Amino acid sequence: MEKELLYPLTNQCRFDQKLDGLWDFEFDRESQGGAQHWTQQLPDPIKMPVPASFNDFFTDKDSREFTGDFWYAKRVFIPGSLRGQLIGLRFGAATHRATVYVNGQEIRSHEGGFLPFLADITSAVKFDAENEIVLKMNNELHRDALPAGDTAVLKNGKKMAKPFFDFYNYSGLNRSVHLIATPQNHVVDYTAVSTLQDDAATVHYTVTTSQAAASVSVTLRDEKGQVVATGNGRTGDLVVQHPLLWNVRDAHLYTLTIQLKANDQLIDEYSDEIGIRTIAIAGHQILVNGQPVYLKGFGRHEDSIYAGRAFDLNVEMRDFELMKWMGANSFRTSHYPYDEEVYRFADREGFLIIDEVPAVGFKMAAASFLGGLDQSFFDGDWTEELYKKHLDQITDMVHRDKNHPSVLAWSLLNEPDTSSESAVPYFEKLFADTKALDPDQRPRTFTLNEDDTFDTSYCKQFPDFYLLNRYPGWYHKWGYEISDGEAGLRAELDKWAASDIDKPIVFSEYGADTQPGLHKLPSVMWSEEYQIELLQMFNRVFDSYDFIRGEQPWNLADFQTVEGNMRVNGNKKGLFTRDRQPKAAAFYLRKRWLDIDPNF
Ligand SMILES: CCCN1C[C@@H](O)[C@H](O)[C@@H](C(=O)O)C1
Repeated sequence: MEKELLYPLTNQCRFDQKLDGLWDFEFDRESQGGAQHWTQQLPDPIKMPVPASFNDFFTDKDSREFTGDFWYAKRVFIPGSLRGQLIGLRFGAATHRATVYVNGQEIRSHEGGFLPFLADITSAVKFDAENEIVLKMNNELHRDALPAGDTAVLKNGKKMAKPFFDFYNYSGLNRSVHLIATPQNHVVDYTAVSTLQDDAATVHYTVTTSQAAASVSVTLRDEKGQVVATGNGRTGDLVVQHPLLWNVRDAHLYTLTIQLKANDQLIDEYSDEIGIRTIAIAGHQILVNGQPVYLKGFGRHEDSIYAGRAFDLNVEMRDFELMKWMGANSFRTSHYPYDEEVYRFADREGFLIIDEVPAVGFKMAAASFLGGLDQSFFDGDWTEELYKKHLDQITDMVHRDKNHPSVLAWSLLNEPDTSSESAVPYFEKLFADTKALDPDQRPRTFTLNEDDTFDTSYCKQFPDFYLLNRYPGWYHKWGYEISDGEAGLRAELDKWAASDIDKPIVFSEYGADTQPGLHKLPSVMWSEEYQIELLQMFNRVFDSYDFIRGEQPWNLADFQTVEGNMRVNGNKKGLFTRDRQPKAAAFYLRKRWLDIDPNF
């Protein structure tokens, strides 16, 4: 059960109850919780909302910045009607690591704060009674973990997060917790991969069940509930005549229903929405259903006022409204996999997602930007342990998200240091070990940072298409010097153009910090006018090279970062403010995007 990541649902065979709301919460400032048996009950808890990051609720800095162990607890009644089923607790995200206890019994631990995990609690449950659910969590950053960073110990003995990345180390139960129950013999996983024929489509499916017994049948229904194909067996092909394809910003979904039966008795049933579409890279084109697509969208963050990194349906609703208003058709889940609801939004709205693991900060320059070492990250003695966690989180990301039609590609790293040959063995193994994970064989990529150019990167051979993060006009050649920034950018792209590389390039980051309401004529940096000028410069460049097949400025909205002399209460490169109101650049870019044919 513990490697199962299917989206929870309730039906005649399955049970799902969200455990969101107020939990007991307590910092373990002396790391004594284990010795003092907090696993049974927290000594002096406060109430803490779930899902939420704990940080921004507090009014004292020691609590907001707390780094170390902290505990959650909740008493949950489990009805006797579930007796005989497998009982699980599914945590959408526990950032960054957690150990789960039920009625004082240790169940399991999990490392990785941006993907779900399931704890099989069947053996510890008391039915028709209250059960004590306790989590011991920790939010420290380490170089051999994702996202990468350090944990400093100040002279006063307090720990402090030192991220090698530019987003705040929001921590806690950031996504929903579910109490679930499934039959002993149940659907563990499924895959659905489409191919297209003239006026038909074939959905090749596989079904994995927890036990070999029982027969499997599969039914595919269209949006009107009409059965369009059926199949029998744990694998097979569903042929759909005149399919309504899933297209960018013109999404059509089908409902796949899997039934498990023994002696004609229904044992388990699982349903999910799938889209019939194909993804391919052909030369410098990104193809969806064989048609070229130009990506217009954003780098984003799961970030909002009050709840920090927690998934908030209200914020997500507003973000999709803003992206549709802008004429966008895509986004990258920078710099970590987002809540499953986000992918379901994108499936319904026809948005393409570049799905990214939190392999961010694999670059000592980023650390030195924040006070680290000056060496190649991949020369570090931490890379062996790091690799295990890295591959584990890519595996879970693909396992969780593989059936979403919206997922276009997998971004395996954000801005790793590839300007040293020592990166090559790590990349060779990573791209080889991840090749077979996705039954749909989507493209794999990573973002190339300013220091990893056409001339300097040792790892250009690995990605199926390129994501470039480039900041002329902001981190260098800024202000009145931006013309030199444009010249430098064009010089690099001329090298890509003159090379024998024929793969798409998507600009996955570019932008300027902008203080909303700051106006200056002529412009200065931080003014709304300058943000537009910078975007105009990049757009002139994008329109000069036909192998540039996407533009995703940084960022959709302002977001929280660590304190620093380059951050004004967070990162201000948003086209929208943190409370999701437009800066002038949003109106400029909206006009550009609404005038562009999305298939040009
Ligand atoms: C040059 C570093 C790339 N990029 C990473 C992203 O996480 C940061 O927020 C962004 C920035 O500094 O605005 C830069």
